[in-house]
Amino acid sequence: MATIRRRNTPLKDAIAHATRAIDKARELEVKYINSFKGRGLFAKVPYQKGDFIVEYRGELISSQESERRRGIYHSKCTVFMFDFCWKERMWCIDAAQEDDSLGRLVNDDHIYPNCKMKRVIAEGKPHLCLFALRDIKAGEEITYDYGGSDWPWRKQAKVQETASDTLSSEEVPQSPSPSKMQAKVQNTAADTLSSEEVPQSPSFSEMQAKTQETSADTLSSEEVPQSPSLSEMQAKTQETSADTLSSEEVPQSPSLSEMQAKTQETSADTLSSEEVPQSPLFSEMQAKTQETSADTLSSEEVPQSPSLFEMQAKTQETGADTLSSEEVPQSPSLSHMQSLQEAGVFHSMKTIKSEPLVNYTDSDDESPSISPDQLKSTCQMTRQLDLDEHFDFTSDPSENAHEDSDNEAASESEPQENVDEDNDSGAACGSGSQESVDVLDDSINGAACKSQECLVKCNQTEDGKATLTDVSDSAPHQSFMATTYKSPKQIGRQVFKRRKWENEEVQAVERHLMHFITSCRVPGKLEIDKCLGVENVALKDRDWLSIKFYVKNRITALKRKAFETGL
Ligand SMILES: C[S@@+](CC[C@H](N)C(=O)[O-])C[C@H]1O[C@@H](n2cnc3c(N)ncnc32)[C@H](O)[C@@H]1O
Repeated sequence: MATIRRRNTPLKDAIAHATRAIDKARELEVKYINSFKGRGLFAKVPYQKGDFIVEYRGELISSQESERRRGIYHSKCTVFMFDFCWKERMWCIDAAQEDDSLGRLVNDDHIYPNCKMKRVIAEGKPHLCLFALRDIKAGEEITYDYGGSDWPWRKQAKVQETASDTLSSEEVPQSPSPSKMQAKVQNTAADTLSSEEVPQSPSFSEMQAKTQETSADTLSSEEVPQSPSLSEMQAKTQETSADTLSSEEVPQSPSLSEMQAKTQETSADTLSSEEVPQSPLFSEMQAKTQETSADTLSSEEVPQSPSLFEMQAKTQETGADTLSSEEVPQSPSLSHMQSLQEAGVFHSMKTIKSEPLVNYTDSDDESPSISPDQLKSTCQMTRQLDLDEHFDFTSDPSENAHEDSDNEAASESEPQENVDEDNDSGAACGSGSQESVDVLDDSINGAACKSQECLVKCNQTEDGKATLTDVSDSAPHQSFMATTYKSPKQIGRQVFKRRKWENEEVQAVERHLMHFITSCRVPGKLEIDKCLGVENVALKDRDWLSIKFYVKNRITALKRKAFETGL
């Protein structure tokens, strides 16, 4: 394939696209992969390592607003929320709204991702952009590591693999599931070949691409269903198969069952644009949200109308922290150093990494230097992205680069922006390399808290009140709790063993108390009781003190992180 000199540095390219809110529509295409993964984004042209691929575009909102929306969104929407740190505060790109943008359709690959998310500052605002971690061939699926460790599809892929290894021939589906194939391919590659020897996991996406090419039903970005229903349906399918919802709980919309039937019929798992259901499941989603949260939110708090638009509009009306361009801190004048220190990124589940932040600048003579960034995600399944960089962005752009088809404007505008590849930022922000998920990662990503022992002493004070002393200083990332909190009279002095926080508990706490964490404030009993009242199902095994200490621990971890990174 002929190569054309790249006109811009990847950074300028990213900035040009981000500021104009455009994608490389001629270089990328959306394809429906299968009912498990839904859609995915595929390269139509080869990319070089370091190239800017696509922006994860959405609505920039504050962490408070993000938290609020998580409280009302269906979990299938919260997966589109990408929390990140910038200027020592948490922000979120909310891409729940189905639109034409391509970045929101990029799937997770935590084993062999070919891209990495970075924060790019353009015209004073942060953007999340994907850059190639390695050369990418035409036909490959674009992927990145969402971070975190317990995304349901990862488990499901494993389960499927295990199950199909152990099931009888009657039980084993005759054609292995894509996830299984993928897992197998990846395992084999990892076991037998070095990273130099094997292109990083293109095999499955190539297989997929091949299948899709031959079956002709590739969807162009224009053809992609405009509603979020597909991923929703897909998620629902997964939920259903995971037996988490009864048939009463999840109304099986005709489109879903049709799609399921269609999926089963279509062994190649490829659907034409007509075949891909266009159905709007937002109403269903919303219905589900309302069902599940009806006992937790008042009618004022939960929009009664079915659309996400309306939910969002409601959000904006109520105040809260959707940012207009004026509202977003304008920081173009910040010095490079400041930007460096202020960088940091998240996607919706928190994980933080501890590498120093390094910015790079957008100038021809200064190739962007990469530094550790951090991406994190909060929420149910929030992405914990790792915005830092270990790959070389500095490859000579003048050599062997393909043409960026949409770049014309890019070279003209040369904003002063930085690409923050960052990590840094502050305490709270950042993630680090995948390999070195640090304490903060665990703490922020409550769901990721492992099972280290961590004790909380419960002491009785003179006035009869109980106080808890965190003796887990060495592991501030560990959440801990008294399994059963007893009154001081009952216990006198007692030591409770920490119990691992379950995902749903973490999510419940975050839904109500995330702003305390991000602002490093420990909530009082009143606030915690409110949370407990609303989340009485998810938090049925927790008491207010355990929640208080959980929050406190998260704060400690953030502070520690800040200290460690010197920010
Ligand atoms: C940001 S969306 C990506 C686009 C999505 N596939 C779609 O069709 O809308 C994230 C959702 O994609 C699906 N997904 C992402 N990565 C996946 C993977 N590696 N395997 C299976 N499903 C995946 C999950 O359902 C997840 O909730």
